[in-house]
Amino acid sequence: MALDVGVIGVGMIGQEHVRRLDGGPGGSRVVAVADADAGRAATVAGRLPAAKALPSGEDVIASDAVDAVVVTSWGPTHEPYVLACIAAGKPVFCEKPLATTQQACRRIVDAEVAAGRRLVQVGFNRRFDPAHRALKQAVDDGTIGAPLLVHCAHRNASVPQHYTRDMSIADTAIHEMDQLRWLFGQEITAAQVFTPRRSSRGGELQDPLLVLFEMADGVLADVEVSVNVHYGYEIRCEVSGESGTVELAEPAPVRVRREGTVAGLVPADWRERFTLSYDVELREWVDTVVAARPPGGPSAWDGYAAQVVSDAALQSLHAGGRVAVELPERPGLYR
Ligand SMILES: NC(=O)c1ccc[n+]([C@@H]2O[C@H](COP(=O)([O-])OP(=O)(O)OC[C@H]3O[C@@H](n4cnc5c(N)ncnc54)[C@H](O)[C@@H]3O)[C@@H](O)[C@H]2O)c1
Ligand SMILES: O[C@H]1[C@H](O)[C@@H](O)[C@H](O)[C@@H](O)[C@H]1O
Repeated sequence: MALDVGVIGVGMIGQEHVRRLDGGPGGSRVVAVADADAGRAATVAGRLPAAKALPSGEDVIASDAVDAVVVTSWGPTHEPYVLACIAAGKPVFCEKPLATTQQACRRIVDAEVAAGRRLVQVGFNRRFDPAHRALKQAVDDGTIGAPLLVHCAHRNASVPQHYTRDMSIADTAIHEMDQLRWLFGQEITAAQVFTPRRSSRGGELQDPLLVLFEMADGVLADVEVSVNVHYGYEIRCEVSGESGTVELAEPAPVRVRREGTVAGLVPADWRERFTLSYDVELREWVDTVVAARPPGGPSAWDGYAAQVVSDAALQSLHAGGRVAVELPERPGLYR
């Protein structure tokens, strides 16, 4: 059975996902798109054999032609679209962040719990990246003994004009918040943001910044967030354990030794670094929707839990100090 998908927000990642979903291996096609920029929606629809550009995201969700929805508009616009999908009983894949405050994420969780079934998957794509999966496997199978410390770096070559100071936490470091919860199967219990000397390339941004996370079992994780490094896109993670360490390897497929130098390519951006993860993420999502199973990827609860941590880190960025994180009890739907 083909899955007919509607896509709301067809900017950078929206167009990436459209390319994968239209005629994808799982038997999906894109039948409707919408964007606040109507011209962009028309251009994207015009390139697809079965898609129409509709006036609004609400029209996409309400369309009888649409079986499932992908939300790839800006973070602050996610909540109403995801709530409307739940109300319409349509599966929805929502890019991270699920919403930009914990209250908004909680409203989504509550709506899904009231609906009594899982309809939402959140785009925390690292869970589908082969290197991150291998890292988790090594932690889970005890290769390095009990984990003690984690060192991460999240570096963007540059960020768009609309990127704000808070987005270093709420749009960028939120990946690590989900990654740490997933990697260790436990919650983050506190966050503290440190603000080093600012890069002259970062304008008004606090760039770089360092976040220290405390995990429930005492593991400490430090995360560097730099969003104007210019040399490329780089994601690092090393877990240090009682009997060894495990880290993500260099993503370059080859290394060249020549004239006294060693060189390998650094990915330009997230599209290049995480292309395989998006392939797997969307293929598995389509498969579960077609099979009418609950989504197997990050849930609305995961989106909410990461957002609670993000809010704590933002509080630390604004006011300084260590901020404790407390999650309410996880509803039965997500256990
Ligand atoms: N998982 C990842 O690795 C990853 C990578 C990139 C972006 N993202 C996330 O995807 C989302 C989009 O990011 P992007 O980089 O593609 O941004 P973008 O600015 O390139 O695209 C966003 C699009 O949404 C449209 N839009 C804005 N408000 C809208 C609304 N109310 N209704 C319909 N369309 C609207 C904009 O016109 C634009 O075309 C963000 O939440 C971002 O955090 C995730
Ligand atoms: O939306 C993007 C995306 O999530 C990337 O994976 C991340 O590296 C960027 O910092 C963020 O702005």
